[in-house]
Amino acid sequence: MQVPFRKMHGLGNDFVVIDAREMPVAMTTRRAGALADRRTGIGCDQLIVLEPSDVADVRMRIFNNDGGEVEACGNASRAVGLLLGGTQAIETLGGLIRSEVTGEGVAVDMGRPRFDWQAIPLAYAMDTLAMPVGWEELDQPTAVNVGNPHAIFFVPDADAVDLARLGPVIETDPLFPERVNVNVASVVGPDHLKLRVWERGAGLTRACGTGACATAVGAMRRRLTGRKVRVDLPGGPLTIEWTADDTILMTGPATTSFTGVFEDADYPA
Ligand SMILES: N[C@H](CCC[C@H](N)C(=O)O)C(=O)O
Repeated sequence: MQVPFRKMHGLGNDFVVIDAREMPVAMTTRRAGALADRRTGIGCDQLIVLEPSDVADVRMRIFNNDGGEVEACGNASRAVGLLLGGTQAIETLGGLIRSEVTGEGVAVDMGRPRFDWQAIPLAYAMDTLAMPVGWEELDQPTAVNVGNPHAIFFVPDADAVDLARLGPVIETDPLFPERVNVNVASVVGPDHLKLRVWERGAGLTRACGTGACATAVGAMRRRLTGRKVRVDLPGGPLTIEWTADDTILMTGPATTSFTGVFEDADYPA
């Protein structure tokens, strides 16, 4: 069976989007990993499958490059919001989010952040505002769950961190039973952050929407910034606001690169 897909990205964090609302497409770790492979598949950081939802306009399933299904993907939420247009309620494993196409791109209400150690999750009880742990020069992270788990390290110069080496070590540390997305951020000003991300299941990406949300909230909790910030990622900027009713509003671009089809028989489920 031929399966249509749309190749999209949010600031260079790229996706293969399959709209399976009319035509079910079985998705497994094996098939997702094969489709995401940048040499033998279509290639992407995350594979997105849209399905009917009983509780929202659409259900968005998110599979990392390694094939693992996860709870949230901020950049892909904007891509799906652009694809479907207008305002959408989107069901994810991490909860219900809402997108709206605006003049500035796509705004997504990513829901409420969680800070308790069991919500991150961590393997044992710990203060998540400044965790008493470290990996070489990266220490005292803050941890935030924005549907998915994030550890955030504030450093003098995010570009100076060897994230390709330290990222996978921290991602897979037993302190994080679900693994973790690793964020290194620098404070440029009271409304401006610089961020690089080693993503769980995907590695270094050009942008991470949930990472920008988690890092912004972490900075606000530590009183490093105000409640609305610009976050500069390698692929470009996002605007993040932690609103008065405790939800996180992310605004930024989403782009279609091309459309295509693949033969499902070429990618066994
Ligand atoms: N790697 C993330 C999922 C994708 C997040 C990122 N692409 C975003 O835009 O939020 C995780 O395993 O939780």
